Amino acid sequence: MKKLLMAANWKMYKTVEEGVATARELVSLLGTLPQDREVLVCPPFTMMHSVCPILAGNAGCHSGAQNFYPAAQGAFTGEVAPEQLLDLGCTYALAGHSERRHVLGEMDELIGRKVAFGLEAGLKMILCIGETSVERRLGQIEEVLVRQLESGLAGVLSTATAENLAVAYEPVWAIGTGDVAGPDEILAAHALVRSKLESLLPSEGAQIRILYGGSVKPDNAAAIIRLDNVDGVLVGGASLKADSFSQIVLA
Ligand SMILES: O=C(CO)COP(=O)(O)O
Repeated sequence: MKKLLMAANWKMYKTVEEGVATARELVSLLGTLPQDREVLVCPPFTMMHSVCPILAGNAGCHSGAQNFYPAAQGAFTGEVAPEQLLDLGCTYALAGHSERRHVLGEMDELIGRKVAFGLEAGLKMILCIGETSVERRLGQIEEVLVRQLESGLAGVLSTATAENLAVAYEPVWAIGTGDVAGPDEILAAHALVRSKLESLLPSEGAQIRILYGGSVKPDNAAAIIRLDNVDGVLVGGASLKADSFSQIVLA
């Protein structure tokens, strides 16, 4: 059975003390997870040493990195390697998040290298993709999503499985805006991603989880996860409070 992946991205928020308190409250609110879902929390690096063990202590809860550099080790000032993340008990990582693409200037080629290197190192990867509002207005949704999928997955076509890869569709215009994509918009984008995954990865594409992200809240999560080809959510703002994220997880 494909489990829903209910993921939190804490971005650049919280002190260690706040992160620990939120993680503790979250596992206590969640208790035993329903059989059909898994939880992932991606905290800032600064608190992973304290937060990862709290999540690992609850069955079905995992921790992930928001970013890493695709090299084993070396002179990469300010960067973090997959081995260093695995060492903390972190099992997942994001690549290609909209803020890394549009604020930090990451290009498709680097994102593809991260997906390939992360998988090779033993991390489970979540490739984030999504169009901007301008690209949507210009009718370029398909072109953008296909390009981001093809380049993001170029190095993993023989190694990616439904176990070690997920894709998050996060339309840039819906992130942090309260402007959640409508059901028809989500259905259309996820169907497109599914069909592209099936053609790129014929044996695994149907099973790879596709998450939706962008203004997911406790009051819209249930309707979103019921849509075809939606296998979970990636939540920013509403994941910062244990109470609201636990309502989303259990929606
Ligand atoms: O970027 C996101 C998750 O990665 C979504 O953020 P919001 O849920 O705050 O819109």
